[in-house]
Amino acid sequence: MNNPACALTIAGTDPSGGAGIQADLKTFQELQVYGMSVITSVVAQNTTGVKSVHHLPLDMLSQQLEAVSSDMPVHAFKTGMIADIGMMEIIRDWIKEIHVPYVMDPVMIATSGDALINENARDFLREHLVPLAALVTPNISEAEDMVGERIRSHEDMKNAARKIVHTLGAGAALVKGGHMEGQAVDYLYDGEFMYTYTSERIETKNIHGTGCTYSAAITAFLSRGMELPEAVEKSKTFVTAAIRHSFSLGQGNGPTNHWGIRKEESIYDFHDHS
Ligand SMILES: Nc1ncnc2c1ncn2[C@@H]1O[C@H](COP(=O)(O)OP(=O)(O)O)[C@@H](O)[C@H]1O
Ligand SMILES: Cc1ncc(COP(=O)(O)O)c(N)n1
Repeated sequence: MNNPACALTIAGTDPSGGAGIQADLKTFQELQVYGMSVITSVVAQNTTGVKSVHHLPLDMLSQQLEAVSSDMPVHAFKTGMIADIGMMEIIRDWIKEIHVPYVMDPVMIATSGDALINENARDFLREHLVPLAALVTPNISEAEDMVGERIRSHEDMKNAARKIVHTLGAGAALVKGGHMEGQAVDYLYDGEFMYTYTSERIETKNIHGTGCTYSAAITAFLSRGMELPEAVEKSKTFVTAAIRHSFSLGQGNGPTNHWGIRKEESIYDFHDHS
């Protein structure tokens, strides 16, 4: 068998298995790329919310990054929860040495409403990490935070995507409409074209980990060499199925189903791209 595409996630943990590193690795596995992970923070959380957070010492973060990249190929990587400026500086310096697609999920607040990033780290993220990203994937409130404007309409979403690219310097922006009314519409802007991805809205409270799963799927497809618009299209199909077949596990917002897509075979033509 040929060596697989290799994808890395740099993120926080979720011991209940729905979000964070755990969601990312499940997604990589489901999409048949070799998954690797560097942990930023250990988070005691479940479907009802975050109980406590332990940030790993900075030299432990550096050593994990070094252990992976001194030994393994990385064909694409994503970042999720990066809680503070110290961690961001280390990750920024590491990114500057590695020239493969970088997908940033600018994780700020969990579905439960708990903050996952220090207030003062948001500016650093915007100024120093966004310009290094091939793609940034904010939800509505994260996009509002990034561009400093309220988002009330689809036109506002598209304008925010343009601003994240032209003003903040990202390669592309995917503004996600999961928290808007009506159909679940996401806009991808790559500096030239505006792409629209639409799915029906699924009536469920089980949306723990949707953003993590979506950005991990995009990273997986990019690691296989797929172009960005197609990687997002396939990932949208993947995350929609994961929400449609999500589990009512736990007492809060249940997790998405990482193999839900197997019930809706269409996505598996991705095998042709490897
Ligand atoms: N109830 C839903 N039905 C269908 N798609 C949804 C639903 N909620 C979110 N999505 C989709 O899931 C993905 C994650 O979006 P969103 O929920 O906005 O991000 P986050 O998880 O970061 O808050 C997007 O493609 C969004 O359109
Ligand atoms: C460690 C970690 N990272 C990210 C999220 C966001 O999850 P969601 O995708 O539900 O917004 C989370 N709850 N925990």
